[in-house]
Amino acid sequence: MAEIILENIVKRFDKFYAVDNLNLKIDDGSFVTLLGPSGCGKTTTLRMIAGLETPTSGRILLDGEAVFDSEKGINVPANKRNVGFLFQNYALWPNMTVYENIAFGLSNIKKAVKEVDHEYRQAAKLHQAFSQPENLKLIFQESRNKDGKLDQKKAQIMLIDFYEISLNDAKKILSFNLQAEADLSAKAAGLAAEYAEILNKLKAMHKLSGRELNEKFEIIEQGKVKKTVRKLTKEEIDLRVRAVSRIVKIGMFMDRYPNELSGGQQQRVAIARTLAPKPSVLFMDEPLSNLDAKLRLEMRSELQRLHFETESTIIYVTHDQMEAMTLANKICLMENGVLQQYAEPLRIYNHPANIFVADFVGNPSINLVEAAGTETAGKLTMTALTDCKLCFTPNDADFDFTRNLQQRQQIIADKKAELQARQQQRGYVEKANRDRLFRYQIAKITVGPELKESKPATDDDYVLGIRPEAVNIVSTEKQAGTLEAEVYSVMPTGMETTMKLRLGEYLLTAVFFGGVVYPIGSKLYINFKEREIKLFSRKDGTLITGGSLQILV
Ligand SMILES: Nc1ncnc2c1ncn2[C@@H]1O[C@H](COP(=O)(O)OP(=O)(O)OP(=O)(O)O)[C@@H](O)[C@H]1O
Repeated sequence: MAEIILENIVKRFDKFYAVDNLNLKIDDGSFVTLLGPSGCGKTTTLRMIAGLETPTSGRILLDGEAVFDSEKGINVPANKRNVGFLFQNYALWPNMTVYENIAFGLSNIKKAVKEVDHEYRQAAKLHQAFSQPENLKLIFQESRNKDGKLDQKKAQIMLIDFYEISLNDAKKILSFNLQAEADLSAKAAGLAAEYAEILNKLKAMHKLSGRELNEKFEIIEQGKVKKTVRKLTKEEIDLRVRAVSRIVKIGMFMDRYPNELSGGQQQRVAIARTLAPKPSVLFMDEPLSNLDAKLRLEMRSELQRLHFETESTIIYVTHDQMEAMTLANKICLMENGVLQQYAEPLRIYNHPANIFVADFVGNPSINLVEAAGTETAGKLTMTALTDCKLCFTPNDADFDFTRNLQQRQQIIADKKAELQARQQQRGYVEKANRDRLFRYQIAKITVGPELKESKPATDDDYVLGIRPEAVNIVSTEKQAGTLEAEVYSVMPTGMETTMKLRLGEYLLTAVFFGGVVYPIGSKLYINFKEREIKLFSRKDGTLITGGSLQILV
């Protein structure tokens, strides 16, 4: 587990800024997705944190320690950062079994190992198993083949997974041949008593030498867990392999070779292999992109469980916004090397920082409608969608448009000053890939280039962001406070229906729950869900506030 801090990270390839002055704090144990269109700098960011790419300048801290500092000349290599990788093209070794694939990397690791009393651990696990004869009976029952004989392999795997033990421990349990006993419970009770005695003896020995064991059977000496720098033993490797395999549910495939597994199973082996050395940070670069849609969904949910169970910090690169939304605690959305927003998925969806973010996140995409408006008494009277008169009321009754404009102007001025200061610094290189205002698409029925010369936007020019689910179909009859729309296309998927509605030359997308199919060409009357409309500045593209949109005419 680790906290990661990026300070003013720049990665330049000559004059091209792949990552431009990125500042980010990734909390310990969080799951952060790096999201953005192709070429926005996601992979480069991930590789810099991992130590696979050297930033041009800036500082990276891993758990409070600088692993990269351009000023101090610090650059800790990837293999010293205790990080794990899982890339799109995970290559399993074809000549090794699943078990060997996962265990391979563990045999050469030499680091501080928490000392466990394995004799005690095994005795405790056996004591636990023999104290629960009902569970043993069930496991034996489940492991019998058609002729009623015990399938030793199956029983071993079930014991390993159920009691979280090693293969050796499972073999030991099976060596008592309890399944053949007429009175399994009585025999198990006798064994439980024997192991209770062994445990008492071991405990007494520890006490004599001034030691204790914690609940994980780790040895406590002078109030601290005893650690030794050494390689892992065979038993420890086995326990690790079994533990990670349990998480990704591949315990039953241990003896197979990669070519005997499905794509999803191979993927899970790759995940287990990455997890086995217990990296404090796990980097994943589009790890699910090779899988079919159904499997992707399944693996997504497994990755979420995996994060929950391992509590490691996960940084995950994807250009799939659904993946980013569903997996992450926080999304870092980038464009042209520049951070656009870093926030929780629902915050990004409900409070997009700017038009780019609003447009990038959400499927179907948000409707963007240009509007011109003037303020009276905290409300905006607007004209949009050719000649519709609308009124925008901010959700916050105290919202002050003038103050907001000043704040936005200040932010722009501060950014400009910051850039100018950077430009004054020695060695500054002019950015070739210039940042431009995001050119959003207004959905219209006419296709082809916009012929009308658009005037530069003023402070009275806005863009309304209307999520498809914020479009209400009110009725098929004209009603006050609604807009007339014509059904342009209807796409029912069963659970929900997506419709394109034509309003003059504009098209609005609407999504609603259920499968009512309106005939194409029919007239509908719509309004907009209260409090769900986003108001953006057309001049600088930033979010001004959220509010409600009332239809006046
Ligand atoms: N070695 C290099 N030399 C020059 N430009 C590079 C180099 N490596 C990356 N870039 C450029 O840096 C930008 C960011 O690349 P990066 O791989 O981080 O993008 P990405 O967001 O991960 O994209 P994708 O989703 O397509 O993988 C791209 O425009 C890329 O062309």
